[in-house]
Amino acid sequence: MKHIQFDHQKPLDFIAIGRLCIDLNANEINRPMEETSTFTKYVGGSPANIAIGISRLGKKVGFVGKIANDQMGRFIHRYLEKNNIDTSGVVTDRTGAVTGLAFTEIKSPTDCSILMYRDNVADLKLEPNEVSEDYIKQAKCLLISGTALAKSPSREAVFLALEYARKHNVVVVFDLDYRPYTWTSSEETAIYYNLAAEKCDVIIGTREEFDMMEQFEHTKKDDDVTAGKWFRYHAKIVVIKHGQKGSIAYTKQGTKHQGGIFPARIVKTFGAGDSYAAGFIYGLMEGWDLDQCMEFGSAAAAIVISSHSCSDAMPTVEQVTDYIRKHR
Ligand SMILES: Nc1ncnc2c1ncn2[C@@H]1O[C@H](COP(=O)(O)OP(=O)(O)O)[C@@H](O)[C@H]1O
Ligand SMILES: O=C(O)C[C@@H](O)[C@H](O)C(=O)COP(=O)(O)O
Repeated sequence: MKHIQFDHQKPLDFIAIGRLCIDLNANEINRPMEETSTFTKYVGGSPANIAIGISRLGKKVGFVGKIANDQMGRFIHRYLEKNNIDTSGVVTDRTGAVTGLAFTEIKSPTDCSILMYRDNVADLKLEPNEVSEDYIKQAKCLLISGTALAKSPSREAVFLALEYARKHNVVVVFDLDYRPYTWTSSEETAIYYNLAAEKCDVIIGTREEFDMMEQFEHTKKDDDVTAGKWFRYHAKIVVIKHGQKGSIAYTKQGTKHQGGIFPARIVKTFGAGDSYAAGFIYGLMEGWDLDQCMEFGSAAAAIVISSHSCSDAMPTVEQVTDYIRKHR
């Protein structure tokens, strides 16, 4: 049964909108950051990671975002191009804004945290007039990620992209990607997240992220209840992620799918969600059933958490297929 329909006439498979940042991942792992002196630089930012993941899987991908007018911005731009991502929707800031940095601390394979530097970041300066309707309408699928809603003008730019996508039959996927440090209050966060989610076809988030969105509701924090709510709006698929307990996907038609996990030699836990999203969305675009999409996403996640980076470790179709064959 097809749960979601992509318009296969469109020339671009996938566009992500939102942040293009830098990850600085600790080289000396299994210790606190105070004792780490060297880091490796990678392109980062959840939507960037997902776009890179989907491009590695062979899809035609573009990006809409804003980079700083400096060495970091140029590094990101080159990396996207090297990964066959169309950068015609990527604009350069002219106000002196900087690139967001995420320093990652890897205390143990399961105890990881991220220290973000996000003052005056270029990604949140994307203006509505820098989002092209002609560009958005060329894509089969648009990914928005919650962090881009944290501040104006990026917030309005994303809502406009959403409007264009809806107008031109572009499937919209919302990866909740809730990063509290970017927001001023959790109430403000919930209000904008709910407004955006009402317009999306596919919603992917962790249980904790959905809990944040449901803070004004007096319903039980329960996966069935959460999914049911979004099917009363525009959603056709809702995916709720539960870390190492796997994930659960619901469809508007009433089916419910339990996703497991693959064994991993975990280096760090971050990157799981982004690689899972890349694999899952790829599967949807291939027209697979949801169990297969979830299996593919989980295997991609196991590969990425077994590696040092997020973006650079995004696997190819062959790598994921091999992983599934070896570990099923
Ligand atoms: N410890 C783990 N071992 C294997 N797979 C994992 C592990 N943690 C997460 N995953 C995979 O990654 C997916 C997303 O992880 P999760 O932690 O829920 O998302 P996020 O990184 O966004 O918080 C899970 O559904 C699972 O398939
Ligand atoms: O999203 C960011 O700004 C940082 C990411 O690049 C980072 O590596 C990460 O946290 C990945 O997030 P996850 O996939 O949700 O674990």
